[in-house]
Amino acid sequence: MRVDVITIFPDYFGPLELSLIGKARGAGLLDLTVHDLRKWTSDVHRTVDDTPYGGGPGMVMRPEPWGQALDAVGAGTLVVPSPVGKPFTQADAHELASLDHLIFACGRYEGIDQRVIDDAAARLPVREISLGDYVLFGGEVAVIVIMEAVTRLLPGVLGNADSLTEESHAAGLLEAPVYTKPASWRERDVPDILRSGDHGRIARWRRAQSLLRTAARRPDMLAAYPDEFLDKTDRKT
Ligand SMILES: COc1cccc(COC(=O)c2cn[nH]c2)c1
Repeated sequence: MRVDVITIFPDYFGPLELSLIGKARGAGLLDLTVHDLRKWTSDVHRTVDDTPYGGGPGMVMRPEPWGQALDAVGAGTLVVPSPVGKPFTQADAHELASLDHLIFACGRYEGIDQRVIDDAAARLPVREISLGDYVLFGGEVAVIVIMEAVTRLLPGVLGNADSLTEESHAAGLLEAPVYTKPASWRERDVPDILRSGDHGRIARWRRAQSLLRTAARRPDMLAAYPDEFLDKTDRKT
């Protein structure tokens, strides 16, 4: 997978070397290039923003540098983290992981001139993605989050592929609690069932824990849970 990131803070992406993403790059699974948006400015001050038409607080990112930057990185799916985007889900992560070329645009200030998005959408798939109902200073940290969610899904990146199927949001339920040694810690014991070796019962216990946890913390997920996995009596409306 080829990934281009366009930002006015390229140094934000140094840490990507350290994490799994560094390994993915080393394994040739990911070809990441970070571009400084100011490379496409032409004034002595390398200006990337200006005051908003229609008034209002803050500044807006100018279209010219973005237009040239997006022309330069070629054809790919443009991903713009934004407070006005579509909520990001694990399904979206899987979709992005299946693509050949991702282009991440890191917005700052009050946003990017809308014409940049509209112009790009005339020749590229564009996805405005929200990570949640809050506002960040800019898209850089959101890109790091999306990159991690996507990269770990690339074949060969995660050692244990099974963890992809077991994890939360994969099966539509939250994951059951996990335990490791020691069996007793600060007077708290690991549930006996997990040490029974009875893998059928363990699987049922984990399923029950997942359903209880999801019902308690994420009833929205349970409401979306396919009927086929619950018999009619289970669904208390
Ligand atoms: C595109 O223009 C802007 C402007 C300002 C900040 C950002 C970064 O995204 C977020 O703040 C965000 C993403 N999900 N939830 C919040 C983008």
